[in-house]
Amino acid sequence: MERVAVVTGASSGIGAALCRRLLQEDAGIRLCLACRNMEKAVATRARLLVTFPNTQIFLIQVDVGSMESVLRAAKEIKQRFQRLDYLYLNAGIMLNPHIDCKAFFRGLFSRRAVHMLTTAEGLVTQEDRVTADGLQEVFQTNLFGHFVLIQQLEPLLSQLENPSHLIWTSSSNARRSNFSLVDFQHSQGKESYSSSKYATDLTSVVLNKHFNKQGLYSSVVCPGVVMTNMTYGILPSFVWKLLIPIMWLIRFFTSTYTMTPYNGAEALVWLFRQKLESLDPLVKYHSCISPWGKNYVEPRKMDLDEETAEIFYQNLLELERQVLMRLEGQQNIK
Ligand SMILES: NC(=O)C1=CN([C@@H]2O[C@H](COP(=O)(O)OP(=O)(O)OC[C@H]3O[C@@H](n4cnc5c(N)ncnc54)[C@H](OP(=O)(O)O)[C@@H]3O)[C@@H](O)[C@H]2O)C=CC1
Ligand SMILES: CC(C)=CCC[C@@H](C)[C@H]1CC[C@H]2C3=C(CC[C@]12C)[C@@]1(C)CCC(=O)[C@@H](C)[C@@H]1CC3
Repeated sequence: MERVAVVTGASSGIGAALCRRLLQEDAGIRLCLACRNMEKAVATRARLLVTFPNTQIFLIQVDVGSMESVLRAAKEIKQRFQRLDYLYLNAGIMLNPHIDCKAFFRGLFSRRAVHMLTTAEGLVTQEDRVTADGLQEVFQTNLFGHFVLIQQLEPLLSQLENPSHLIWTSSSNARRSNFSLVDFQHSQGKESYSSSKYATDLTSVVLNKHFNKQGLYSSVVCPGVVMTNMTYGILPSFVWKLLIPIMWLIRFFTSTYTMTPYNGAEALVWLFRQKLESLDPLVKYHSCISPWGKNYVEPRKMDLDEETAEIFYQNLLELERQVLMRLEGQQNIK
């Protein structure tokens, strides 16, 4: 029976490149693009079908920033597929990012210049807002919507005879100092993106602890710095184009300026090829590139502890319970 892979945020950037690369790896795979915008999803599928005319590409509409949409999509996936081998949790946002220019120039002439250019630590602040579900949008989109999707898909995912792999697109911008158990939605701070990605890393670790014995494995990836709609929201595309020669130079000092979505997807594709038992739940797999353009993957230990991960997991379960109850209440009134 053919393997099934679902990719969220598949309509652009790293997600779209990943889909193309998955079909190159295994043209027999049943690929499902889980996208918010169906017009973009149809266009992405059409582009893929030009290169892979005989493949099965399914579309599912999902807005991971909406509980109702996640529940509907999970139901549809369960109806359509009998197995789910790979679930790529890739959709993500950064809302109205601002670069701290002072910190940038100060950092550029310090010993931490390379670290700053690869992690953006202390460099980018963002805004956030509250969704119709009453949650912080960045937290809900980047983590919680995906968490609920996994919970809802558990019967498909936890099959001992047919193990599944969750693969999260995290970031090197994930920082312990930007995350707090007390305010895990990051409603008070200005680095909600970093907080949501740290929360992603914690979630992956704890899911491994609870579900490996049921045949469910989870890994996190950092695609590096990639030119996509997300980075075009930080600096306009013409500025990025002007920066290309500088970024080529930066590649001599750090391996994480992957720049293209194809290169950024390297670790996501590499995980597709790995034996589940060989993976380390405490590392993040980084897409890397040599100065000469050769792609490779580097595992790096994450800065987290399993106790915090467990407490956070209990908080997520409680939040899920509350949000589902509220939703049920609203539907009864209607
Ligand atoms: N670019 C980079 O340098 C890095 C990116 N990442 C991560 O990579 C992932 C992909 O981002 P990237 O390709 O760069 O950026 P893009 O903006 O190109 O892709 C993001 C994708 O997520 C989708 N998405 C956003 N919000 C939702 C939602 N509420 N429901 C469903 N889908 C949604 C978008 O859909 P739509 O088209 O409808 O907006 C889009 O397809 C993100 O998780 C990001 O955090 C991590 C490290 C570095
Ligand atoms: C490249 C040069 C010389 C200038 C660009 C400065 C910044 C715009 C740039 C430096 C580090 C970058 C970075 C990201 C965005 C753009 C920068 C801040 C990310 C935050 C993008 C999203 C991620 O998930 C991170 C892994 C990136 C970390 C580095």
